[in-house]
Amino acid sequence: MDRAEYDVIVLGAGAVGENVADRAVQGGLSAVLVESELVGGECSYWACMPSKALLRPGHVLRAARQVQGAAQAATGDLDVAAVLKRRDSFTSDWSDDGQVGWVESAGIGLVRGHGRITGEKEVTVGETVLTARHAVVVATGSDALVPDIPGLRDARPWTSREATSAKAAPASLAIIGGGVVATEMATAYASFGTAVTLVSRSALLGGMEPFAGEAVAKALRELGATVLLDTSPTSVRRDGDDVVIETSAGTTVTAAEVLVATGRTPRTGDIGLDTVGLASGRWLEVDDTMRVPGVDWLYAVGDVNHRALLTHQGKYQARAAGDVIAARAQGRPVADGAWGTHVATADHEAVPQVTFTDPEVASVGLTAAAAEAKGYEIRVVDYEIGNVAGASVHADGYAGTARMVVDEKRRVVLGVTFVGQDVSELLQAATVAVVGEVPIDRLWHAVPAYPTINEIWLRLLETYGRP
Ligand SMILES: Cc1cc2nc3c(=O)[nH]c(=O)nc-3n(C[C@H](O)[C@H](O)[C@H](O)COP(=O)(O)OP(=O)(O)OC[C@H]3O[C@@H](n4cnc5c(N)ncnc54)[C@H](O)[C@@H]3O)c2cc1C
Ligand SMILES: NC(=O)c1ccc[n+]([C@@H]2O[C@H](COP(=O)([O-])OP(=O)(O)OC[C@H]3O[C@@H](n4cnc5c(N)ncnc54)[C@H](O)[C@@H]3O)[C@@H](O)[C@H]2O)c1
Repeated sequence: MDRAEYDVIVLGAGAVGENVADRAVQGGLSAVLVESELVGGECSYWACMPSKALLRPGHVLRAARQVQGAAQAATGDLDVAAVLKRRDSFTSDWSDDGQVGWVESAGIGLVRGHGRITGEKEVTVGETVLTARHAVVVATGSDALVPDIPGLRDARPWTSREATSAKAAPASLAIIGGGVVATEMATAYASFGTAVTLVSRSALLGGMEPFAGEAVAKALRELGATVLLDTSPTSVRRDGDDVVIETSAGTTVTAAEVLVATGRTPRTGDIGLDTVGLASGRWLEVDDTMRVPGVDWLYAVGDVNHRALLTHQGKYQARAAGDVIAARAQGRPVADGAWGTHVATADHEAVPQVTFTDPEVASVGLTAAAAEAKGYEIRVVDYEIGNVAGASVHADGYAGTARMVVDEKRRVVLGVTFVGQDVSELLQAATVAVVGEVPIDRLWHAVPAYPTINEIWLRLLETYGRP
């Protein structure tokens, strides 16, 4: 057995694990990453980056077609082979050499292999036993969840991994699920000319403002996809080259491939959690400094703690965790009050997210329903983005909706949702307003430039009323 000792051991070198290790090293500690697949994790190779690369060309082509003058020039279809080739450049052809180089340059150690906690502050990777002087951080992420639908597993379904790394677009694709992965991949593949059938047991994009899912369903149908709502698959089987799905509506969907996009499951099944008295296969509960209650040297960061399954939010948690581990190790003060350096307060009510469908859905904070459920006294302000001068110049017949949810007691913004073309770039202003708890009366002094789509802020304020 080889032995090595570090201040911090990070299990999982996804974007989140990399950031914990980096902050710990910048805080004066030594750190090692343990990685069983590719350094960079899901986001780099099978999630954020390849999926956005698959989506972008369709967005650009449709945007051109929505502007008279440019539309006349944008007459062809997507070159799918070129789209896939560009996608491959973002995944570095599934090589992690570049990220390994960064790990080395950041002064972080790397051990390849499957790591398991084997005792107090101890992780074993094959023949190597690593000991942590201060902390072990679990950043092992999540896997696609394949639900217990009869026949589904045997039908060799695609998960998000196959959908984002496909070498060709299938002639037809059935998609089970109505969340973010389902709607983004339906948009991408419908843009490629694949006959997409999306089977969702509820409305699309549950948990977001209802008008978001409605707009995305409408747009997917206009792209040529079949969208079956309130429909559950009851069985799935392979029949020759096809997959056949029977549904609760009594209908049958036949396609060349089936993509399962029904959420995630934590990668905690085989990481030795039982050795510290924790249940395997469950999401890891943490406090706001990302520490696991009851085990003062164990932290869980990113997807695996189930607070917000998003790369940017996991990296935010990682900055807090890496810094707090260093502070605790060195006996420095810990800022763990709300909005302190060492906590991820924004996870609770200020998470930004963009769904890169067409129209895009950009949201931060609480929806109207979530705010009401939490007992806030709210006022909801809606405005059609197409009525903003900047939007009408941006695209002919621009269609989109904005909603601002205001806490009437404090007169601050609790949540904002934008649905429309290119609204993702409007989101950071909304995030600043929510996180900063900027009073509505002060927002009147944040003047949006004319004629940009940002003038939606002025329209929302006018609809709310002058102070
Ligand atoms: C299709 C898709 C698109 C997405 N798009 C976006 C997006 O646009 N924006 C966004 O913010 N989020 C997006 N997400 C979510 C995002 O991918 C995740 O939130 C993010 O990857 C989580 O990072 P992580 O570091 O926690 O986990 P991961 O990226 O999963 O990294 C965990 C790492 O740990 C390793 N590992 C696991 N167990 C062990 C072990 N026992 N020993 C050693 N190593 C181990 C794994 O190999 C992996 O490299 C998307 C997700 C999907 C599925
Ligand atoms: N752009 C982005 O930021 C982005 C993109 C993709 C994924 N993600 C993240 O990845 C995570 C996973 O995405 P996802 O789309 O897989 O999950 P999700 O939670 O967004 O959606 C899951 C969908 O599957 C359905 N479902 C669940 N169990 C089912 C069952 N047994 N039968 C039929 N339908 C079922 C749900 O009703 C829902 O529509 C999300 O939390 C998301 O935040 C983010």
